[in-house]
Amino acid sequence: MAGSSVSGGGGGRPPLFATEKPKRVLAYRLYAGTIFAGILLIWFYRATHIPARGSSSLGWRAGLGLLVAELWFGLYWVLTLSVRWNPVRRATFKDRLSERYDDDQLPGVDIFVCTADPALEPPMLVISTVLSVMAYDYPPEKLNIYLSDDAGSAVTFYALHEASEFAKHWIPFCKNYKVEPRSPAAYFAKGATPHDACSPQEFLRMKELYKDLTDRMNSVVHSGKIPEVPECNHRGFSEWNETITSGDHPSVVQILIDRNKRKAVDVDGNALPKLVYMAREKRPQEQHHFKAGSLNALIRVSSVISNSLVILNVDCDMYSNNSESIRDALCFFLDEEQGQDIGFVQYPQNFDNVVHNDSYGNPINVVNEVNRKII
Ligand SMILES: O=c1ccn([C@@H]2O[C@H](COP(=O)(O)OP(=O)(O)O[C@H]3O[C@H](CO)[C@@H](O)[C@H](O)[C@H]3O)[C@@H](O)[C@H]2O)c(=O)[nH]1
Ligand SMILES: [Mn+2]
Repeated sequence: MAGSSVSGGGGGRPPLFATEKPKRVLAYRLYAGTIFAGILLIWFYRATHIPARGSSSLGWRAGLGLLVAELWFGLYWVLTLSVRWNPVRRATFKDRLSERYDDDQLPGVDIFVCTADPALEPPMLVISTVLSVMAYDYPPEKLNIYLSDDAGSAVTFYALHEASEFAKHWIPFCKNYKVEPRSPAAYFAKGATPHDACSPQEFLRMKELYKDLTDRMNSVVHSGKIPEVPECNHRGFSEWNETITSGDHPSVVQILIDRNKRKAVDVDGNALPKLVYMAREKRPQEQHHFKAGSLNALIRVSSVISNSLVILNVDCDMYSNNSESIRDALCFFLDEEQGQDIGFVQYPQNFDNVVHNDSYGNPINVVNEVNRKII
């Protein structure tokens, strides 16, 4: 373990996580200090080079705009300097968690995925995120996945229904071959090759199933019509009629995978996580409070259906890129000494839906590789 560590634990047991000082604090301080010095120099330059009164009004306005931007950036840097100055790292001990808790002793986890607009957030992307969280390395009997669809879209419901079937193949594939990331869209987009012990035939079979699903979804998204095939006889589809719009619809709650039903197993015969579709009621005259409103409704609905101790929330465009995230979070929540003081664990976001050549620097590599590593 690097540097000095302030740890959790308790009752003579080793802690489930440690808070460590990273080794290269001086390098980080130098990095933070040079940027701060640069900011001071810019402010000094601005203070000593105020455009003369007589200069063009465009020059004045541009100068003022730059000054405001630089002041804001500088202020932001100063506010966040505190964490850069005294950086810490958190390390979890998932092996100790597994030693201390059998699968049936682990707490239930309710996972909330939010979506709001099938045009901006394509259903294929939404279900890839749902599949990534269904495939967490966690006992499926303890997992309950809720998709909140603020648009109340039949196409999104159809997509989730398709995902509930695809999951029967995808989850065992991920678990048997330790696939990462577990979002099929991200996995196949990265030009994945067969994993250890996964025969090329098995890999190609999965890829083919995924392609079939994508083709089916594309044609439904394109036509906007749900196919009239026996698979779509789920009673949930009867909730929709011509009067329903994204901004004006009644509430819909449908349990698509229910552990109490015998068919809720994957192709290997293992249990599947519970899967729930939810669209809260929306009316044009009533404020819906965006994502916060949907989380509120999710808490109410999940408290009746599964009421788990732990809640995990992801946006529909933020798939899970680490199948052990739940176990990581539990190391904080279940630590005997410090767990009681921890109510919230946040993971950093990584972006990979970037434009060609990443002109906008969206993957925020510096933040992830330098700043966040040490927070
Ligand atoms: O009426 C709404 C509007 C949005 N959302 C969902 O809220 C999430 C975030 O919305 P988005 O438009 O994608 O915002 P971003 O700027 O991409 O998200 C960042 O900023 C949001 C708040 O500003 C945070 O809630 C997000 O977690 C964070 O990733 C998405 O899953 C949406 O589907 C709803 O559920 N209902
Ligand atoms: Mn988003």
